[in-house]
Amino acid sequence: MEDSPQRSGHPDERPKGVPRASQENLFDLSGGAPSRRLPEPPQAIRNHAGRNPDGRPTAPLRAEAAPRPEAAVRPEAPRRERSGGFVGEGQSIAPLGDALQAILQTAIKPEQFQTWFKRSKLVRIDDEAATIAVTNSFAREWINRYYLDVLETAVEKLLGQKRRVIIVEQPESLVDHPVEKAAQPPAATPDVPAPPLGGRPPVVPGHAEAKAPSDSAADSAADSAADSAAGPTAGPTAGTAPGLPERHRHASKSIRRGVIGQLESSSDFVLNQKCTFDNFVVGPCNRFGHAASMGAAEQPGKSYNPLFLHGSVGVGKTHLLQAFCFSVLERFPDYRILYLSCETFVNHFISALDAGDMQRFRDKYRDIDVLVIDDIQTLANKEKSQEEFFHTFNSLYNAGKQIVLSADCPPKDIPTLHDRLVSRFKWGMVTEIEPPCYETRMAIVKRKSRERGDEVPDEIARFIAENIEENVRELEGAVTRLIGYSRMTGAPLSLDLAREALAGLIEVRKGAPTVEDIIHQVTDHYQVKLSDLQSKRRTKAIAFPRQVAMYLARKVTRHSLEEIGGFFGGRDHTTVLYAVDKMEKLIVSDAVFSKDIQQFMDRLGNGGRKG
Ligand SMILES: Nc1ncnc2c1ncn2[C@@H]1O[C@H](COP(=O)(O)OP(=O)(O)OP(=O)(O)O)[C@@H](O)[C@H]1O
Repeated sequence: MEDSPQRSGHPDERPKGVPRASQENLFDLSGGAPSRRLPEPPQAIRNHAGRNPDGRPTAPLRAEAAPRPEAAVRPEAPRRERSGGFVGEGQSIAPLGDALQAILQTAIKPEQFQTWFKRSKLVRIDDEAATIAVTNSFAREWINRYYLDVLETAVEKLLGQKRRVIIVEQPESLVDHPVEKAAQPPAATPDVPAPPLGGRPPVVPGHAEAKAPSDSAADSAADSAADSAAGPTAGPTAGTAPGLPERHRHASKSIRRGVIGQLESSSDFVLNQKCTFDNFVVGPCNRFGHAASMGAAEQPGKSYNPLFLHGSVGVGKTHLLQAFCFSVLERFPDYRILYLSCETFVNHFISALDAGDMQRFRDKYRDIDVLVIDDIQTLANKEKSQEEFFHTFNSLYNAGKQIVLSADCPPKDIPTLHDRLVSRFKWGMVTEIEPPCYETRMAIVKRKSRERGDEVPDEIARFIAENIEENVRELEGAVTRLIGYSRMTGAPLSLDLAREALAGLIEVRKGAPTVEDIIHQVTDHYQVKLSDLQSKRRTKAIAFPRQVAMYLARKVTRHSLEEIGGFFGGRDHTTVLYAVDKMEKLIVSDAVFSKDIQQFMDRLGNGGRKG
């Protein structure tokens, strides 16, 4: 059989549903709860998150490795407090976290502490190092660069001995203790760069019980056994509120939002409360996907069934899947939603085959109201899994249950996908989420910066939107980085600051002229203002430079006709086409104009702003 469980390396690269490091190993610097005790991992097993403690990606984990979150600990190490079950029962690292936090507060400015350390956590101390988890890669890089000394000094003060300090990245959801904080309202304005750069929405780390099934077929079998022994309301686990049934622990984020329902406990995602329909910026690129997802949530199993969303990386598919789940749970709190990555489905299937327990597998997948599967293209080349999914699909569909799928391509392009599945996927609604157009990107940048408490001015939004074109995750990352940079340096948000802060991110486009560069050249040459070019005025003195700018934008940037029209007062694509056509004719007939254009091109080719 060619199907095999898949493994991941770097957490940002891992397929959806493959859990990051277990939350149970994280302790709040401000005093989190201790984790439960875990078995000592084998020496060779690396961090569950797919990273070594220094942040380097690990080698892929093997299914039989039964991975546990922490790196190996020397048996002879003294019983100093550590996280992840390496401390004695009942011991907690939290007081050390408190103390370290207090020391740091005296060592740096309050705003620095607020920005970089308030949401970090001391997760481990051993003989060699103190490990601190931060919520995103930018914070990790920044702290490594500028605060390592401060931290080492603080740790030395704390322990009376020197220790190396290791900064690891754990997404915000993992750094939280969701149930402990369930009663707290979400912060109005996140004060730190919030989501991980290039990160995915929080994924449950196997959640309450470190739900390894999503991570490994081997653990899946163990989980199944645990499930059957404990039932759906298994007892509490450390790191979660005592007595809270697993289903509820799993749904803690939903509870926080006041949603009554929850995902099935065997789902491998936690709904990220930021991924709602309200928070989704709608534009021409995603309008259908958004509307269809809302429609499916209003009448599950009726309007758009199955709903198949496809699109490239980071365009918002998962966001819509999660928004769909939220919306269904709000309307139908009793609905049972199973939300998984396709990889988890495959892993569960393999493990059920191994265990000879297909009946249990089928019950699990068919006794639900809604099935949501991310990255269904993972079924490619997996004949047996496809067959099983075909039966699962039929069973749910015939029972009028809603099925929502996402993929990186349309059904017909999924390699080796059986025709019968392709045709079924097309029964309902297949819709593409396209990369965001310029206006949508602008709106996303504005929205994301507002969400982070610092709405960026238009010129910066324009700069970001012009330079990051395909991927909303990268747009988000840019906003996070810029705001973090501005808070850190205390410099106000400006275009120059944006160029500086985002230099690494948009390096590839360095030198490529932007519409901004073109506008600069054209307004300078023809002595007109940007507001003129964007105005409705049609006098020759304004219309001609506008047409030149449109022509240049068409020739030297990758913007679509619609986007170019948008830059110049919201004109439609036919106006741009007309301008391009007219300029091309003029270049042929008018040698002086042709020379002008050549000069523009040269200057733009030299970086646009020069000359
Ligand atoms: N239209 C949008 N409005 C607001 N946020 C968006 C939008 N599209 C995407 N995002 C945000 O961008 C990030 C990436 O989106 P998401 O994870 O949904 O992409 P994806 O298409 O599932 O990507 P991948 O295929 O890599 O998993 C998320 O934080 C999401 O909230």
